Amino acid sequence: MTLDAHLVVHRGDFRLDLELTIAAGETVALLGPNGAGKTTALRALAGLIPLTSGHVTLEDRDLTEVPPERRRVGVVFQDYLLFPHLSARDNVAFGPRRHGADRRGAHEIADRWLARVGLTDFARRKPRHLSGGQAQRVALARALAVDPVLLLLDEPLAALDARTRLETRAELHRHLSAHPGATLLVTHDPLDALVLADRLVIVEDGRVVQEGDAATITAQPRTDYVAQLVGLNLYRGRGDGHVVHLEGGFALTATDVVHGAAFVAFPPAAVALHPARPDGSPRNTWPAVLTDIQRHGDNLRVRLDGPIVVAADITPAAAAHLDLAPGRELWAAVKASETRAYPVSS
Ligand SMILES: Nc1ncnc2c1ncn2[C@@H]1O[C@H](COP(=O)(O)OP(=O)(O)OP(=O)(O)O)[C@@H](O)[C@H]1O
Repeated sequence: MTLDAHLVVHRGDFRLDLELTIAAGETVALLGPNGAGKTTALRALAGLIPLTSGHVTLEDRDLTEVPPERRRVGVVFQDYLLFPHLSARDNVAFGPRRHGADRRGAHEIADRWLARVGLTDFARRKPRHLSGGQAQRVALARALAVDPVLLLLDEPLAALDARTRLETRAELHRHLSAHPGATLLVTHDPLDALVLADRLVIVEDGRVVQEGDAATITAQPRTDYVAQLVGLNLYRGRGDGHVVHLEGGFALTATDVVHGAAFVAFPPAAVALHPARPDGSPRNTWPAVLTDIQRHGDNLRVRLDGPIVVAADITPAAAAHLDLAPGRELWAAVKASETRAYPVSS
């Protein structure tokens, strides 16, 4: 493994305890809600905050006591942190200079990287004369110019407007695919993670709650945060064949068979709403009260209270037919064939 780390950091009441490995050429996305500890983990890997305990090993070398400037780590910070008084070229040349290149050599490296990110014509500009997308590319070039064994990206697209973000994401994907070292991408945005990363590590409250490839995580979320991220309703209970019994006595039927501690999940689009109890009821039918309506793409997403709290997606036409308003009493139904059940222990 290129990176093998166990990061234990205590900051006030917050405790980070995270084991992380990344192979050469692999991009791992660290995903999690606000305050989960993503930036703390990234800064600990960069050597910018000390470990309370644990280790950081990069290519079999223990870096725990190595200062940031002597680690072969490139960092792109959320707000890029370019030196305002230096040109784009000198910003990129800064790293190679610090790693021992002479002025000319460092400028050659900088020019090569600026060409790779398509900014040759902007080499002399100061950061304040660059657009957000251009500044992002200079920051990436600066991080890559030291041939980092580990590249760290902290929300690298967060500061960009939607359109620039789309273009820059595609471009970043190209650079990450070509990067021979390990990459850690810290992000809130599931799309960034899905497009850019080979593997996702999801942290909540300083701990890993789930990790794996996007397909597995999307199919089988294990926490409410992950379920929301991938847009599924998720419940926990005990499986007894096709039926999963939830706390509080409600039960959901799935086509999967599961025994013992289990999750049940279904997408909001699988929920059908009826003004009265449907005839010939499918197995999973329950009375519900509407609590909230939001626009969701071309449809409406409604929230319902009842024996389980669910999100349901319905078309505007169906909404008009149902005369939806908060407080409205309805019946909800989900087919067993659209309900997935899987064991809690993977
Ligand atoms: N300098 C600090 N001193 C004490 N606690 C801190 C400090 N900086 C951050 N924390 C705490 O550490 C925890 C993790 O913060 P961190 O910034 O790593 O989370 P994050 O996952 O990156 O969040 P976000 O997505 O909001 O950036 C938070 O509870 C935060 O309050």
